[in-house]
Amino acid sequence: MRTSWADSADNSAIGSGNGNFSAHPPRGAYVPPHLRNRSMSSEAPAVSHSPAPLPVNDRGNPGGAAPHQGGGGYFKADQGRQQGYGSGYQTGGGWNGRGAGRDRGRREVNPFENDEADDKSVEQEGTGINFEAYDDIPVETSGDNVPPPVNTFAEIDLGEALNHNIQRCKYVKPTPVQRYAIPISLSGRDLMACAQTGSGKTAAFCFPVISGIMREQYVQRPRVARTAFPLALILSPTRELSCQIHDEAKKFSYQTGVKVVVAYGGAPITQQLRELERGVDILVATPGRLVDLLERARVSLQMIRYLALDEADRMLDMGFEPQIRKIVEQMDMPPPGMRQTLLFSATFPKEIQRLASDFLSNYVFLAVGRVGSSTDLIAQRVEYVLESDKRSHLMDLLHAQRENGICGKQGLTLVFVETKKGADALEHCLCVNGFPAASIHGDRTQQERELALRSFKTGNTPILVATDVAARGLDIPRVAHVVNFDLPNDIDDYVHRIGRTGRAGKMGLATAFFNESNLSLAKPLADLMQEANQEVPAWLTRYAARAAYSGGNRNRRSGGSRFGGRDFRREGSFNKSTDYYSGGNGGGAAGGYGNYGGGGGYGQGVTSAWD
Ligand SMILES: Nc1ncnc2c1ncn2[C@@H]1O[C@H](COP(=O)(O)OP(=O)(O)OP(=O)(O)O)[C@@H](O)[C@H]1O
Repeated sequence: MRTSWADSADNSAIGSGNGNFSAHPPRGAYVPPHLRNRSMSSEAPAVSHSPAPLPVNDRGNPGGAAPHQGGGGYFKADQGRQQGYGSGYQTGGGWNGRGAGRDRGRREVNPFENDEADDKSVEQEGTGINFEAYDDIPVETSGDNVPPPVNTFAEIDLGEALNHNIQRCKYVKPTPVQRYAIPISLSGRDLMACAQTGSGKTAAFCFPVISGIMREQYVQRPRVARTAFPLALILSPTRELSCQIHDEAKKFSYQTGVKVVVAYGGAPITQQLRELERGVDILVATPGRLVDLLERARVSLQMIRYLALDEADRMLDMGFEPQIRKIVEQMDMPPPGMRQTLLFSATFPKEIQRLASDFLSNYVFLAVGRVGSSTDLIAQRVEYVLESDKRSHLMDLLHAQRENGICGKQGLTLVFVETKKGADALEHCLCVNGFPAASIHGDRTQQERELALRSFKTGNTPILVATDVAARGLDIPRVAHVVNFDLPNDIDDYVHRIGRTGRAGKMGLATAFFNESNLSLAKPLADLMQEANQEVPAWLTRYAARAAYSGGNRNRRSGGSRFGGRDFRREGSFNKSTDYYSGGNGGGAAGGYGNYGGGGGYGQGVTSAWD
């Protein structure tokens, strides 16, 4: 039975290539059901590490493009580098003819259709990214032979179809993380990238993956009934974030022939299975649902060329690490060196970097700092509020906001609380007091979660009360105010929470309610605010001094830093003889960054229930 595009592809080359990664599984390794009772070596398809030439079939090349010629071929000739595949791209229908090869009869939905309507209906807040503010952004790269950054999308030959989609997204220039991360990824290197919230990391990992798959024409995939063989896997910690990445990736890959599918928990699996059967190149997933699909043998990872972990530090913390290890190390995914691995987050504690290095091979570490403090986009306020006064204080804020707006404009307000019960109670309290609010947390059904988010995004309920399930990654352009009703225990969680505002060049406001129960956060919070040139109240400085004196600060970011993380390899313990700091590759790396304090243990928030 022909069940998918992947299955329908000619598999004559299976096993005939260099298939050198897949000899036998290590002793005790998990063998997915569809591979049991088979000889691994005879079943393994030809997989070569990108950017080595990949198998092409004999159907010719409808786009007339020169096949990809190996490493270094991604830049245009005027970059003094080998001409890549540029002239061969065609828009519409896919340069590599992939679109015609599967999913026959299904018209590709135009993901930009709604954007045009939104442009007209939603008030445009600001002019988008203020790229001038990025000129003095601190950037550090470390690793061997780091490819240089680019200044424009035109310098990188991503392919015409993808370039067209970049224009449709109205991205005129790459953001700093994109300037560095895209050339590094296109050169085939593994990457650990740390860049501030809202700075365009999604595109930074999606563009090279999509472009790479466009280049890899006609990759032969095994023919195993009802098993999908994606070429790329993007994992994220929450269902909502996976959906958002899927939506973005669909836009970027429109009319490229690259097929993106999402799989996440809490939603009926049958629909997701049907999508997978229709063919998948890029699978965006939450870990729990992916493990389910792998155990049912409905997905195999043996063809994976690209693995991207968004919010990678969260994915490797104690809540998720076992699942991630199972997916990456104990199933049938090619090992590091045989796949390309891209890890992205706004924060990268050293102990997580150490864990993450198991998944990487000769990687580049990229740290893009916050923009110069005078142009920081998020105004941070901290107020001393007793537990018993929090509700009335919040309502006072909301009243004032209703009268005067936030920075003169009406926008959405996201309120973070610690517990699910607390979220329900606060939502109820706000609603009965005349403030239309919704809430989102892990005890809500997926349908309720999606409804709440939609109602918030459209402004029907301009207040969303949330637990940390909404802290990472969500890109909601009109969030003008983030209130930390309950502060988190971990300063990195604070960084991600406030990052829901002030995105992509827009201004935002973050207000935190602080009291005695937040003592451990006093010093890192005061440090963080100071670095961002925010006004630190004298009482907070006193609490910070007290916390430091009593040794109560177990937060990782105990030292100041304009980065959310710095390469742990630069701390003498890792390969002392190598100078990993390349510094001068045009990034304008500024001096004087404070030490990234190793600090105490990593926060133990168990979050695996998120997906
Ligand atoms: N080059 C660009 N030009 C203009 N806008 C961009 C560009 N790149 C990304 N954006 C927009 O910036 C916003 C933030 O991007 P994205 O969600 O990828 O940020 P992020 O770095 O992943 O944030 P977080 O750390 O919170 O997950 C999105 O609305 C995206 O469309």
